[in-house]
Amino acid sequence: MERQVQRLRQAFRSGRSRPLRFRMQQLEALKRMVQEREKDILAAIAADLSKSELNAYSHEVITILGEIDFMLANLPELASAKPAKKNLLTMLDEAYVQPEPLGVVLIIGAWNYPFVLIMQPLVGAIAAGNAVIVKPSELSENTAKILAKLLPQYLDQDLYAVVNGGVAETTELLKQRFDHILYTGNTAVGKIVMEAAAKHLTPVTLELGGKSPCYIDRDCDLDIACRRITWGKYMNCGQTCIAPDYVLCEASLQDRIVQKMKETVKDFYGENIKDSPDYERIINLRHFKRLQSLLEGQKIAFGGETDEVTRYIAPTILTDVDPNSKVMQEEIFGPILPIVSVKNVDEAINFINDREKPLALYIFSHNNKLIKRVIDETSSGGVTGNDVIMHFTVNSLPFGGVGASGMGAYHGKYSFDTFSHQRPCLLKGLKGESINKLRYPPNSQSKLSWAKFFLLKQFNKGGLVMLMVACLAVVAAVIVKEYL
Ligand SMILES: NC(=O)C1=CN([C@@H]2O[C@H](COP(=O)(O)OP(=O)(O)OC[C@H]3O[C@@H](n4cnc5c(N)ncnc54)[C@H](O)[C@@H]3O)[C@@H](O)[C@H]2O)C=CC1
Ligand SMILES: CCCCCCCCCC(=O)O
Repeated sequence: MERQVQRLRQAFRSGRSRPLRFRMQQLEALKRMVQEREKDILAAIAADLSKSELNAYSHEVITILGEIDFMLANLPELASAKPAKKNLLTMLDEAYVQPEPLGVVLIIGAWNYPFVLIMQPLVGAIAAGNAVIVKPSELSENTAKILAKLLPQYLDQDLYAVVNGGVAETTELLKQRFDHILYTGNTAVGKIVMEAAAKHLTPVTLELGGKSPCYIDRDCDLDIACRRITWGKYMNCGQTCIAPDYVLCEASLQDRIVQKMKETVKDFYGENIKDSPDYERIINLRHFKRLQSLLEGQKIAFGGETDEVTRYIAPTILTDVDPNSKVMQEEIFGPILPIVSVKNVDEAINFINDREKPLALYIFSHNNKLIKRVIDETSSGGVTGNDVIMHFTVNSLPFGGVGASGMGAYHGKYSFDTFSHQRPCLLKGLKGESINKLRYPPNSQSKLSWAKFFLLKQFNKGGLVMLMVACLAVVAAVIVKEYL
């Protein structure tokens, strides 16, 4: 492992990954890979998650093609130096922020969207000019294998590498020194990653999980709300980091919600859900058993059927759920939707604030003021009002968690920034030494007063014009003194 990281570091230090043309070529190669090897990629995702190839395309491939196109279109602007505002002392100098690559970065992905969770950060890391090691999840082994096979065929092999393996390999990898680590997965492992990173003072982006609440207001179109929630909850069999984890609503809405979701499930997946190509399975037996145990002692208003052999769990709704029960203590990450009743929106806000900050928050209401109020009085990684999941798809929005649901963000411009150092540059000339005397010893009260004036004084427009005139006079005086 050590030698592999060394090899990448050497390639990075050669400067090859920095020119914009090179980065664009690599991104174009990545796009070609996705287009030319689409069938293999879809087959791998489909095999890992018992997913139809159509769904594999719309859940994962579309996002990546969109992300690559975004970077190709915007990279010159993103990578360009941005002029910075100057103060009076630096008025004649050049001040700008130059994004620069960090070095060798590590991307660790999770199994639930195994292609997107590796490829989307990879696009950002390449765009920012880094060398990259990706470590796909061992639980989605087919996607891990196809990534290990295809990426070296399309990308520069000295700069970009795939490491496959489980806990042992990842532990070994984490001993190495990286310049940034982006990890997606559960919170417990997030802490392990952060601890390992701390040994090298490596900054981390942690894309974690949590229980994302969904508040349904009384003043709402329940048909539409239930259709959208049903889609987002049961997509990928509930194994989506930003799936609505549970519903909060007034008790009187519960039965109607159950009824409407039941009808929607039938519309989406037919009479026999097991035969639907749009309904996935649980990733492995451990998760299947964990989910089964969450049903114990609960009032199952809909669904609840399970089949261990195929790891099938039906779309399930639990009603009158006790907030202290097990299903409300951990992220569900499966097709089980508890409904917890609250008296009103105030109680819903308190309920959310009493718990860890979630990765996503959903609010359904006709009343925009109420939606804004819930946003203002709570905290979460992201929010979608009157829908679920969709903020993930807007790459002009940063995607990430807050508090226990993670730190840092990516997607689009935010990926580029995550994998860049914003380097402040101030370029001065070697003239103007008389003004610089202000900061050289010996210090004096009058020098301090001038320094305060130059650095702290704020001007309104009229004052600014006066000041410009004064400064021009000073500059003229300096020129006269130094050159004439
Ligand atoms: N915020 C986000 O964007 C996303 C968050 N998630 C969250 O991820 C969780 C599900 O993923 P997991 O089951 O954690 O996926 P996982 O089991 O695939 O683990 C994630 C990665 O961590 C590595 N890993 C596992 N144990 C490790 C250890 N002891 N030391 C070092 N590395 C280790 C794995 O090899 C894998 O690459 C959920 O909580 C979900 O909400 C999932 C997808 C997106
Ligand atoms: C159009 C729907 C696209 C949905 C993609 C959702 C990915 C969620 C992120 C995650 O769990 O890793």
